[in-house]
Amino acid sequence: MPVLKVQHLKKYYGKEPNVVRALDGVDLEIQEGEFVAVVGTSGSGKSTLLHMLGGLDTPTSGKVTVAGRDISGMTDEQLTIFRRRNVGFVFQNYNLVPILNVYENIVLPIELDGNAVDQGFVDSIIETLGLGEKKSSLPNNLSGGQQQRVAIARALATKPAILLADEPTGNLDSKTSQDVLGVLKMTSTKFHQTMVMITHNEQIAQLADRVIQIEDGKIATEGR
Ligand SMILES: Nc1ncnc2c1ncn2[C@@H]1O[C@H](COP(=O)(O)OP(=O)(O)OP(=O)(O)O)[C@@H](O)[C@H]1O
Repeated sequence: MPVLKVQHLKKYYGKEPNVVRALDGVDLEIQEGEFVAVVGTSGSGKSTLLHMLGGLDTPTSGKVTVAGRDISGMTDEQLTIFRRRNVGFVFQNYNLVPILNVYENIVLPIELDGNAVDQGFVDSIIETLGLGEKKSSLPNNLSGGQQQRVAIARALATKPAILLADEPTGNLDSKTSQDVLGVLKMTSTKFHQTMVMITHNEQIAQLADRVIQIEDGKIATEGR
């Protein structure tokens, strides 16, 4: 069963005659555990698609179903709760809380939702991501690659239905980028975590189970 299903998805901005068709009829299914890369030129609609998949914005028309739930018609309040429980986000700029240490950052979303921390699982993520020695460090004392590992750990810790990453290596040098991409791929396999990632990095094509190319708000090609 697909964990994510997109049907006839459209997102238009503005009004005629200046309407921007950011997404113009996207159909897509992603299976549980799949690692999907989204590529395309600037302005093609990649971020808009990711925002729709994660309930950060609502479509003009069409349907997005995540883990069996149609999120297209949800209110902002419903979407906030939905996101917290079902979606992990990794962005280019890490978004860590500077006054919390690594461990506190990782478990923050679990605690915000009032849930008990699955200690064994969180420890396994921390070890897998090579953060064992850094648990008590503050984000400012970590390298960019380490900070992004913390952001990935935080996104994995809630066991989200989908993990969405928007240019996760955009701020990193090429060696660190490769390292972080390797970590994403490895955790996707180890934790059977469904991931959708926007990237300009061509090496990702070799790592991903599937590469989706967006052009002018439509899927242009799809390849495995
Ligand atoms: N809030 C908005 N209001 C108006 N137009 C928008 C808005 N957000 C995006 N757009 C437009 O929608 C189109 C798709 O934008 P989107 O950010 O999804 O592209 P992208 O492929 O992610 O680009 P990039 O690689 O540069 O980040 C662009 O023409 C953009 O200008």
